[in-house]
Amino acid sequence: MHTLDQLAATVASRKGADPDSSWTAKLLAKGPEKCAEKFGEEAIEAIIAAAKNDRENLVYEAADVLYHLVVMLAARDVSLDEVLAELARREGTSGIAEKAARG
Ligand SMILES: N=c1c2ncn([C@@H]3O[C@H](COP(=O)(O)OP(=O)(O)OP(=O)(O)O)[C@@H](O)[C@H]3O)c2ncn1[C@@H]1O[C@H](COP(=O)(O)O)[C@@H](O)[C@H]1O
Repeated sequence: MHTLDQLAATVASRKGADPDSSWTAKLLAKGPEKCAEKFGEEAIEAIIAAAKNDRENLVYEAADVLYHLVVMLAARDVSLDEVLAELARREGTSGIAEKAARG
């Protein structure tokens, strides 16, 4: 199983789990808004690492971003598969062509 799929399955399994034994359960229990806020914080940390060209930290923060993205999606009952299907739909369409089609 792909690491991201495995992570999404683990995160889904944490819904309703004991917040004292699972960080994910603790985060989900705080609600979708808090999960979204946390994702934003982690994204900013990744942005700073990228802007500073801090390669090691960028890898670390990018992993945090992916984890918190999966948690934010789970908090709103959006599956990773739905997001991957949207990406697959876009495959082969250049962003330039897509933007031009939007007029
Ligand atoms: N990938 C992660 C993952 N990435 C980050 N984190 C946690 O997210 C938290 C980040 O929150 P904070 O930014 O507040 O913590 P911090 O970075 O120490 O704080 P600052 O100094 O940045 O303010 C940390 O406690 C990290 O341990 C994660 N917690 C869990 N996972 C995955 O989720 C699975 C299930 O985890 P549990 O739900 O805890 O069992 C794990 O097996 C992992 O695969």
